[in-house]
Amino acid sequence: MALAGGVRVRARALLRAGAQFRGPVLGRPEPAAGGGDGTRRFANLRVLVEPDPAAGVAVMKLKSPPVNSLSLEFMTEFLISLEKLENDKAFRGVVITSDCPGVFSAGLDLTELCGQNPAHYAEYWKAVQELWLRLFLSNMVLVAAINGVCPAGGCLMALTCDVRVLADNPKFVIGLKETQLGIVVPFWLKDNLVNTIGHRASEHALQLGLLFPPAEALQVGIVDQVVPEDQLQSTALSVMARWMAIPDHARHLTKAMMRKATADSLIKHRDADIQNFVNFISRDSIQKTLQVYLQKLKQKKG
Ligand SMILES: CCCCC/C=C\C/C=C\CCC/C=C/C(=O)SCCNC(=O)CCNC(=O)[C@H](O)C(C)(C)COP(=O)(O)OP(=O)(O)OC[C@H]1O[C@@H](n2cnc3c(N)ncnc32)[C@H](O)[C@@H]1OP(=O)(O)O
Repeated sequence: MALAGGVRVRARALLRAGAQFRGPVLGRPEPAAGGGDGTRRFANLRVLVEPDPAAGVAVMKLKSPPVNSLSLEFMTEFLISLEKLENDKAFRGVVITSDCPGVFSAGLDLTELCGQNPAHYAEYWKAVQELWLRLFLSNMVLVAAINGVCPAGGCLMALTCDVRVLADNPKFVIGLKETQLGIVVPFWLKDNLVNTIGHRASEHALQLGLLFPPAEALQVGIVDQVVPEDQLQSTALSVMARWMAIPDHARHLTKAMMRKATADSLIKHRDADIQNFVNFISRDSIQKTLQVYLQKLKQKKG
């Protein structure tokens, strides 16, 4: 699946601004530091990719501090890196994890949703849709190694993966807390959750805006495994090895068959979903709520 129009334009703009990228220009992997070991580590500003071509696996580390919020730049860079791996036959699986201590992702970047114009909100929401579609429909095996708090849009990313492994730390909660913020999750994210934990559990989780700590997350099935923090990466890689043992063609056709209807319902109603979001986020009352919420987040430290 290729990048959608708006995101592709932004991706091109990012690539044109090649000076922004630390390390190699994307598409031209460089040898890892120390070199000569056959690995092709590459990075853009906000995503670090550690490839292991011999295993057919890459680890993507989200590194957009402080909290890996889903800014337009972050989502664009993430999708460029993902596409690069998808286009390289050496890679069949990706582990997604965070490089920001204690936070997998704080979800939507609220500064993108505050005080901007409708065209910006439309571009932003299109990028969120694109992120979800690209991950949800990826041919590769995706394993989320969740090493931090994972609310809302962070949970959106994790839910697209084939497997979720969560580090056992009571602070590392995961879930869709949107109703607690006075917002409703989009239907396609609701469908993704229902496919994962079932209808009844989703009703509770979504209406109450539940954030599950590890034991409860495992019990409800929003994650597949909970492991000690120091075993997260090794567990994710061994889960990956099991999935990689299945012939790719059969596995990804099966994945597509399982996920097609859910993805299609967004693809068919994409523009209406964007319009809905723009109307919602542009309301004065929502803008005020957002400002107050952002202010509270900032004051937390003081
Ligand atoms: C309130 C209205 C919401 C409006 C959304 C509207 C429509 C959306 C409709 C449907 C979408 C559904 C799908 C997804 C929804 C979302 O993702 S909404 C975002 C939900 N996320 C959150 O509420 C998380 C908020 N953040 C936190 O709770 C904490 O930051 C933390 C992730 C637990 C980490 O805590 P800690 O390590 O203590 O870090 P700080 O709180 O000190 O934060 C550090 C700085 O980062 C800024 N920040 C935090 N989260 C965000 C964010 N999501 N977007 C932008 N910026 C964020 C925070 O303000 C700090 O900034 P300063 O260093 O003070 O400048």
